[in-house]
Amino acid sequence: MLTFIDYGNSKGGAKGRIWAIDPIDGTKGFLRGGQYAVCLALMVDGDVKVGVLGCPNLPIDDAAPLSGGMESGQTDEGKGCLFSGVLGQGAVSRPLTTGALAASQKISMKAITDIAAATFCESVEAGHSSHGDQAEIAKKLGITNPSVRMDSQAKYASIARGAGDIYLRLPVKATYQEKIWDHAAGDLIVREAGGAVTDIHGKRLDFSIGRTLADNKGVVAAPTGGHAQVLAVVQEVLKIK
Ligand SMILES: Nc1ncnc2c1ncn2[C@@H]1O[C@H](COP(=O)(O)O)[C@@H](O)[C@H]1OP(=O)(O)O
Ligand SMILES: [Mg+2]
Repeated sequence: MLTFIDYGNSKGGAKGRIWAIDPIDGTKGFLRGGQYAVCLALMVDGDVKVGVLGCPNLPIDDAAPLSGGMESGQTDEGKGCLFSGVLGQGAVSRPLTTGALAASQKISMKAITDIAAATFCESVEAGHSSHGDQAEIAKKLGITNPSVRMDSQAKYASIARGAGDIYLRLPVKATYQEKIWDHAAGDLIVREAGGAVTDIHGKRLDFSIGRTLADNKGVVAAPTGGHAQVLAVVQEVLKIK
């Protein structure tokens, strides 16, 4: 398996079929027994067509509320969920049950009726996403729910199934370029579940450039109806407009 992974030396780009894989996204979450994800995406000519996220420590139940300690939620049925999205065909979740593979069910983001009632997901690591900016954005939007911190693309999966509402990744270092394997599957699954995903400048994530999202900074993922409002406050707080 490790040898096979080492064959992964594609430079990415805008031509051909490219598989982006992150065998363990959220290594720190994996080590602390928290959230992590096994991520796979198929890109064709720079566009993500299929995305899969295996999240072994998320609750089986799509309706389970986001909370700290979710990872210890072993039930008789099992624990964890497999998420997938196919471009133009929607997104589904499939419980990782202890028995036979369960059927998949369609997932969708919660429509935002009152942004003040929304819940943010953010990184555990302050070095990956600015907690201070995030708190200021929440305040300006009137959000009082504490943000839920978790590692990995489990954040994309959680908002896609309506367990949380908004995922912000706010740049800490000006020089850091996000990696395609850290976002390709989550970006597609959220969009197929009724969300909008852009960077902090309002640009769609561009997976066609190479191994990194060299033309993007940060991530703003929210239900389509609330994205513009969230983005406006992100830009106000980050002073980029
Ligand atoms: N400075 C940084 N800003 C944003 N993301 C980062 C930074 N350094 C590492 N990462 C990546 O963040 C991802 C995990 O993010 P999260 O906080 O959402 O769990 C990892 O894939 C990690 O990449 P790497 O594995 O190469 O260190
Ligand atoms: Mg990763």
